Amino acid sequence: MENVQRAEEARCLIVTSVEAELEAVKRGLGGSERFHILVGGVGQAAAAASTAAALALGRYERVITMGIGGGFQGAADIGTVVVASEIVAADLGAESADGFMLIDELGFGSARMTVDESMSRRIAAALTARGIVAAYAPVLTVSTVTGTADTAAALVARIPGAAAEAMEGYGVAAAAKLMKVPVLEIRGISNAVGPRDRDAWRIKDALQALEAAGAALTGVI
Ligand SMILES: O=C(O)c1cccc(C(=O)CC[C@H]2O[C@@H](n3cnc4c(=O)[nH]cnc43)[C@H](O)[C@@H]2O)c1
Repeated sequence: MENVQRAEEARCLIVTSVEAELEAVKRGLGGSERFHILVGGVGQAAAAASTAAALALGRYERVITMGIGGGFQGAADIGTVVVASEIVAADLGAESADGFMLIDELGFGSARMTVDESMSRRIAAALTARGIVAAYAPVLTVSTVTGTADTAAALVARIPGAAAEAMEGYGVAAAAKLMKVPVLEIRGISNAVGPRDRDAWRIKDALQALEAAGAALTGVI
């Protein structure tokens, strides 16, 4: 009952994939009741289902998918933040002898989801004002964590300007679109996108960046 009341009062729904991300964002929000945070699970399907259920049960002005993510070389370093300028389902499509085709080319809708641009820009600016390096650039949604330099290069060639990849954004955005609620995506960077090296992931740094993003949100939402 307490949770339902809080959801009704909150203006903004935040969806993370795991508990550690939720805790980091919560620390940053500092107890603000304008936000309702839930753990939606890893991957697009879990994130979409959780988001759709929450949006069906409560009234929200916007939804933000937040968590750690991989940063593309030269675009987003570990410990920095990427605020999505668009959310792109980068591996949703078909392979062909001539290369990869996004679903746009297949005629099944679009792999690109529009974000709440003015709010996203304001959040990136608020982070910069707090001394946090924050890029405003496309964030890719993938079903498989990139593990080779070749795949990283292919993704950047497919979506020029991409700064980060993660696994939930497009799912959350699909649910938000269905419910006609604006969406945003914010990622604290934990690792470089490229050859798999799990020992090199700096989750603590990424969670700190996420906490800073949570704090920045309270100033603009
Ligand atoms: O082990 C931990 O302590 C821990 C704490 C927080 C989060 C995690 C996760 O593994 C979260 C999984 C989540 O991470 C996103 N992610 C991070 N890096 C990448 C990447 O390079 N490519 C794709 N996804 C990435 C993703 O959204 C997962 O849901 C562990």
